[in-house]
Amino acid sequence: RQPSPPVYPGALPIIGHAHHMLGGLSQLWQVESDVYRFCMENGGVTEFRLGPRSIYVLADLDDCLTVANTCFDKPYIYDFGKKLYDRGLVTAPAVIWKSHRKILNPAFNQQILNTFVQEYNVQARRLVTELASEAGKDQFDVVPYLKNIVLRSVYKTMIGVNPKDENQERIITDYGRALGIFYASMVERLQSVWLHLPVFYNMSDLKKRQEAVIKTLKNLSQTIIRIRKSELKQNLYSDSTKEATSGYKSMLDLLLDGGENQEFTDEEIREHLDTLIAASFDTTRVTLTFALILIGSYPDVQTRIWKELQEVLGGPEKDVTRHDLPKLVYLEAVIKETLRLYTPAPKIGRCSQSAVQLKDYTFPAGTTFILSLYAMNRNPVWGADVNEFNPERWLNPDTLPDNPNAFAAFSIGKRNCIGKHSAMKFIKTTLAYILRRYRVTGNIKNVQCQSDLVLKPIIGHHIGLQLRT
Ligand code: HEM
Repeated sequence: RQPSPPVYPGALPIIGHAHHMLGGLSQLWQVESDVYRFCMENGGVTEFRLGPRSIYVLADLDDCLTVANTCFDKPYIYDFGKKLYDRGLVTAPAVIWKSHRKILNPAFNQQILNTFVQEYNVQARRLVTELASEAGKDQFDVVPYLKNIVLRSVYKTMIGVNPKDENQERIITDYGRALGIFYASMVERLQSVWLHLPVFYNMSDLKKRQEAVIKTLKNLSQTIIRIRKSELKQNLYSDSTKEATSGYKSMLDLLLDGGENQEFTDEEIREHLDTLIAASFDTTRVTLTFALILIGSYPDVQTRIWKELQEVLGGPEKDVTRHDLPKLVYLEAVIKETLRLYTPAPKIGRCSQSAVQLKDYTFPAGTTFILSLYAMNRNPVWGADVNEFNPERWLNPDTLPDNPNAFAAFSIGKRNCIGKHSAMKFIKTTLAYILRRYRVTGNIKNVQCQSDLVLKPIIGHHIGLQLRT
């Protein structure tokens, strides 16, 4: 008999732990974080049961890396997004993912990402202007402001803009609204364990609602791809487009660039672009939210960032260039420490195609694993201050764990986040604008978390802004 990992307490006959999935999203996070704690305290592997299915939660750093680099398929839960994202990188089966990732990797090289920095400046400038109405007043919810800037930046750099279309802003807003509805419907299915089974899902009202919103999202992207393609055919990729995009080519244009020899079908391009927007939108936004609350809670950290911004950039109006970004070393440390403690995507799923040998257990083909990135980021290898916000640790290699996979916010192994460098550039640029213009206040001790597809503060956790003179 093979030894089996400990089962998380509270499993009931037939339904297993499914009853833990019910309730509000903050309750869901409490259970999720408790499973991670139990897992860390009990050898790093734990069984969690959803009805008849067993899911193995992993927190051990070596076991996580083994699974990350041997199991490239995603478990059934990712299929909930398949009707929209299908062969997009997040949901694609391993065999498709391998070839598509190879084609897409070059589109995320530093040279191309650097061309997006000007657009990040444009959006960040707009954000600090919008925030002016909140300065000097009571604390307020910054999330709606961040939602807009993240959506606009991601949409423009991924899909681009059509300078002839006066409805651009409306299209972006419509897309954001539909995406919000789609996210909520995915969470609804995740929590309603009986709807995991296609037989119940196919009869449900949720299916009808999801199909309607998927149609809206697909239509928006398909229309733009069609227009763009015909423009490119007629050589209409004009100076006015370049002007409107500050000279960069959107990811859509890069993917269409091959003309007749284009490597993906139009539908594959749509799936990739919709995936890129979904993968970046919420993760980037919550990172900015947590970073601002944390910076507002630690005045010494804020002073040090401000000094660095003065030294590297100077006054609040100066553009942040691609040459400035690597010099913002302390700001980068603050962002990484934010990602470590408040890991936006606290878990990822994998499924084994053949037997997997971990340190203490062997699992057969077809096993579902959940890798707790949250637990990895809080592993004891980070030191006695593992649960404290200490950006300084990133400034000295001696104060970082020897294991390079201990920092798992962007996932680990070959199927990690393709957008991590663009995310860092965007977040750095945006914070550089906000923190040069305003002094931020916040209180991380008041923040309670909730978990849907990402970890986020429960609505109502606010920051305050004072204009710097
Ligand atoms: C702070 C921001 C971000 C965080 C914390 C983050 C985190 C992650 C994580 C944990 C994964 C693994 C997901 C899984 O396997 O289920 C992932 C994958 C991915 N991310 Fe990000 N991400 C961020 C920003 C972005 C951005 C800006 C983009 C696009 C421009 C992006 C695109 C993707 C894609 C396409 C994948 C799938 C990669 C693959 O399977 O090959 N992400 N990200």
